Amino acid sequence: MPLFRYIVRTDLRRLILLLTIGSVLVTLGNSYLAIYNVQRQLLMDSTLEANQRYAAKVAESAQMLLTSAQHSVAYSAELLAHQSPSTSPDEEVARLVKQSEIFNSAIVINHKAEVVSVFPEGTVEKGYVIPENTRQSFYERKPLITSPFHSISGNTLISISHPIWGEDGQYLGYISGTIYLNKNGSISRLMKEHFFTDATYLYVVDQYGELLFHADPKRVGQNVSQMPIVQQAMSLAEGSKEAKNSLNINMLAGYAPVPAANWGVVVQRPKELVMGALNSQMLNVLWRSLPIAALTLIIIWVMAYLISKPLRQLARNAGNVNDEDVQNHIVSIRSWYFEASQLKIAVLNAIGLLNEKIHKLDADSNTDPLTQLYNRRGMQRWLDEFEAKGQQFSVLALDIDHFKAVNDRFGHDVGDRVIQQLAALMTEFLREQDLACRVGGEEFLIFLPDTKCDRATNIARSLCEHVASTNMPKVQRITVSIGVGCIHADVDARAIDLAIKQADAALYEAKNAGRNCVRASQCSLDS
Ligand SMILES: Nc1nc2c(ncn2[C@@H]2O[C@H](COP(=O)(O)OP(=O)(O)OP(=O)(O)O)[C@@H](O)[C@H]2O)c(=O)[nH]1
Repeated sequence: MPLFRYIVRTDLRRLILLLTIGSVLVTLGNSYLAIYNVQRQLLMDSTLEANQRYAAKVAESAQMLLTSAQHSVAYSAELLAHQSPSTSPDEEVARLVKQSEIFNSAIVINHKAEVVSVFPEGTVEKGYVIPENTRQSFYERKPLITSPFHSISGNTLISISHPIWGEDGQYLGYISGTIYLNKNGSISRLMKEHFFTDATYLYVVDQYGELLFHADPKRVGQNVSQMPIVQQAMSLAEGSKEAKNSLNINMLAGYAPVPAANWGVVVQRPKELVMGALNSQMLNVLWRSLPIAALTLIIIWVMAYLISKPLRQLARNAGNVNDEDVQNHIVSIRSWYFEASQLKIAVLNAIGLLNEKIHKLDADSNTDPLTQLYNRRGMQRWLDEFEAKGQQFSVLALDIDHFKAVNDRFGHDVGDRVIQQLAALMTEFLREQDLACRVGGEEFLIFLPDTKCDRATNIARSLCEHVASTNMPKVQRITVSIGVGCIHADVDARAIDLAIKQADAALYEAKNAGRNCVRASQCSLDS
């Protein structure tokens, strides 16, 4: 849950980062997967094809070797059949072995299955009757490449034989050349030429699935016909296939036939090795793409920062509308794209309107609606400021004489207009720094900053005369009485209160003195 909340409550920059980095990673991952799959298929196909080609090449070489061996044996059989005086069986078997370098030994068997000649000598005695299990060539009486068998001398070998027919068509026996499979025979030599440096290896099976050649010589002669890939090779077809070997390891195998002997050549490579190469390739791709990926992520981070910055600043400032500098802060925000710029304008407008409203409300709450002079609340703010600044001042308490009579005679509306007119007159008459406040129905307090008592009394007299000489709507003339109070020492709340009370007291005196006159306070804080 905390992680979920963190994601949901995250800011714009994190959201942009999450979104873009997520997209980049998904795209990258997908690309890697696609590349991996394509490469894997390519690598497998090319390995299968390469192994098939190798198998075909080796099979072709074996085919050539066996064909050549069959020709050699057929030629010798021809010579022996014609009983050429210059050709004895002993010489012929020796020639067959020495000349072609294909055979390890050669032997001539007569029609009684007795050894007539053998080379190298001593392998078997002349006159020796070959055992039943090695009489395939003897009985079949046709050119033959035998299956592997064990000779009496303990070798695993194949025999390539050709029958010898007399001129009258009589069967005289056969001549055969043998090739050892488990020793340094011509087949082994041929196969070893195709050894691989890696774990790829080849083997040759005959039509019964018996191993004729294998990288591990001990396995020669083993029957592996149950293996699926061997069964393919035994079918004398050419192709490739993914299959398990005898150790249950997955192999990519290619196979091809040797038609002359019904053999199959199989070349195979462990799949794991191929995939290992692919994995290191993919790792390489990953390493090489890392700098660009890192650069992309940094660019995304910077862009996310730049995109979210103006909005973040706007949001932060929008939460601080009470801050005096908030508008300046918002103006300084670099809104470099359309949406941010529109939002900035909207926020500025909204804050402007809000301030306007607040100012209006503030002014309304401090102003008397009839006269637009300060009311008691507005006056108090100024007095607090005077106190804070230690501002010296004199104060005039002003009251309209016999105002009740005005109301009674002309009505309340006219009374209101008289009050308004008097306020306008006072504002016009007073200096800019002076402060006029309406503190009661027809009572006013006027504050004269930096004005001594004498000067204030003179100003009050002038004002009194000015009012008395001014025409008022309907009423024509009114008079006012004014009391003057002053501050004589330090300005504090008590001194201010006392000055106002002095002015009130002086006003009372003025009223008692017959009105339309000014009285200054006789007492002071010092006295
Ligand atoms: N038209 C109008 N009359 C007001 C207003 N506020 C107070 N008054 C009236 O002002 C009159 C004040 O009368 P008083 O305070 O008795 O004294 P006065 O008649 O002015 O006589 P002195 O002050 O003694 O000269 C009352 O009749 C109030 O009704 C106002 O806002 N408008």
